[in-house]
Amino acid sequence: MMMDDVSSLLSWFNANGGTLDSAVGFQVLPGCGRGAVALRDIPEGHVLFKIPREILLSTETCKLPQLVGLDRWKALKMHLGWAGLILCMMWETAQGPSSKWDKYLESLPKTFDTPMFWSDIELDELKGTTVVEKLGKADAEQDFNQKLLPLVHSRPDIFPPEILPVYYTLEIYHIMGSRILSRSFDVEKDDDDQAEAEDEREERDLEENGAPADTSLGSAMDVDGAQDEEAEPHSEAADEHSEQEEDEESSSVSMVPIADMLNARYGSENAKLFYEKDDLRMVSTKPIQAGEQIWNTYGDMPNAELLRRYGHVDMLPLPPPSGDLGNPGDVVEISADLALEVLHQTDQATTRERIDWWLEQGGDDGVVLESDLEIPEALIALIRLLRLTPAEWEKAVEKDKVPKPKLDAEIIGIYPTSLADDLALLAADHGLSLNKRHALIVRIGEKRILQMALEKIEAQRQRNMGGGDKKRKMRPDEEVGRAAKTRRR
Ligand SMILES: C[S@@+](CC[C@H](N)C(=O)[O-])C[C@H]1O[C@@H](n2cnc3c(N)ncnc32)[C@H](O)[C@@H]1O
Repeated sequence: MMMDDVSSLLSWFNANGGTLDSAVGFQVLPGCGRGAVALRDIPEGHVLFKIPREILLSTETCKLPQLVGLDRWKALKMHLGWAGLILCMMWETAQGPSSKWDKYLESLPKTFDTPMFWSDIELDELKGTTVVEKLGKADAEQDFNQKLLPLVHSRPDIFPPEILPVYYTLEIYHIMGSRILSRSFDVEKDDDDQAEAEDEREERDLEENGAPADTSLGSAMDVDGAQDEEAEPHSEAADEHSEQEEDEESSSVSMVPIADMLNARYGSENAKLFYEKDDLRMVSTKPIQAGEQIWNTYGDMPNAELLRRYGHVDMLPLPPPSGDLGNPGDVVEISADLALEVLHQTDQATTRERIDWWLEQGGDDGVVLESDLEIPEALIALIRLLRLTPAEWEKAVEKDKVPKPKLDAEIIGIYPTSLADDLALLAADHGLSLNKRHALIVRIGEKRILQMALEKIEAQRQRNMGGGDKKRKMRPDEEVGRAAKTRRR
């Protein structure tokens, strides 16, 4: 069934001017769904396939916005965020075989393993991570009700009322949103100014890197923008409110047939999408041996982000000394609010004042711990700020000076289970459901980083103590740090 989809998709692709190199094949790959493989050895810099710009599906190529009228489209803010593209995809689907993208849309997944579709009980398994708060389900629902439905109901000539329950439901809105989240690209517009800017940039890139610029900057298949992406994650509706609105207008979130058939794994990228004036090209960025999978990159994201956007997690051998399996790109996000909770701040007004001051000074409302275990300066500064006595606080504001860093054991308590419990559960694997297993792997990755960070700090503290005043009495907060290793929740 799945591969039937691919053969009719490929016939459609060829019929619409796409070209696929004979070295590239598509297969169902264990645990990855469909993916591309090298049928023979492929050298670096080889064009694997070319996609004409006309078959990209976006609000630029779909006729719907013009049909509705661009003024009305914009008045309803359909040009911002993903609501416009979602409606285009719904409308094209409703056109059936008369849509240019009929075969493409038919080939796209209708079910997802992403937490957007999990039950509340399953979502509980992600407690402690930031996955659930980033889902944006309520925002998406609001867009559906406030942007899409008013438009659809006001134009029965374009959206016949009798087919609304078939093609224009909230459930389908979420499915289209998930297709965009896991498969779209940000493709720059092909107008003259843009083309000029592209030419200039291409020249620069050629000079600097010996290669043209890649186009996979954004939505699902992100490369260079990975860091920015993390800071401003895409969700079905979050884009609506993001500061990227202007960027989203100058580039166009597009569904790119065939390019979206490539899977990705941490550090495995061997192909990338590049743009030319008339087409997009998937090009090998490394030699690929016959039989090897052709991997794009999604930006080497942490498992929490992979799960939220794509519904899978990466499990690779971690660098020494760990040696366990996990995702080397994992991070732990610690919000300022969480710091408040775990630091047992009782005087909320004082705390709020300090956080506001922190934000005024240009501080972020959260920090990210990475697997290199470097404790971020921002975390150190923030925690110290929150722990100051009123007198120290006054002094700090006056002198702009903060005390020593301390990441204490309480933070790991945000997860309902211990790392040891989770590792045992995963090892036993007594019929774990896919979602539960994925949640477990996300939690383990984050807790492993926290645990190792705590151990590192503890070791540092021991060293500091060993150096001088060995008999110095520990402060209460240091006692908590010591308890970290045995703490179980
Ligand atoms: C851009 S599509 C790639 C093509 C997709 N496998 C298909 O069958 O159409 C992204 C989706 O592929 C799957 N995927 C990609 N990389 C994966 C990996 N390393 N492990 C498991 N699934 C993966 C996930 O379901 C993800 O949402």
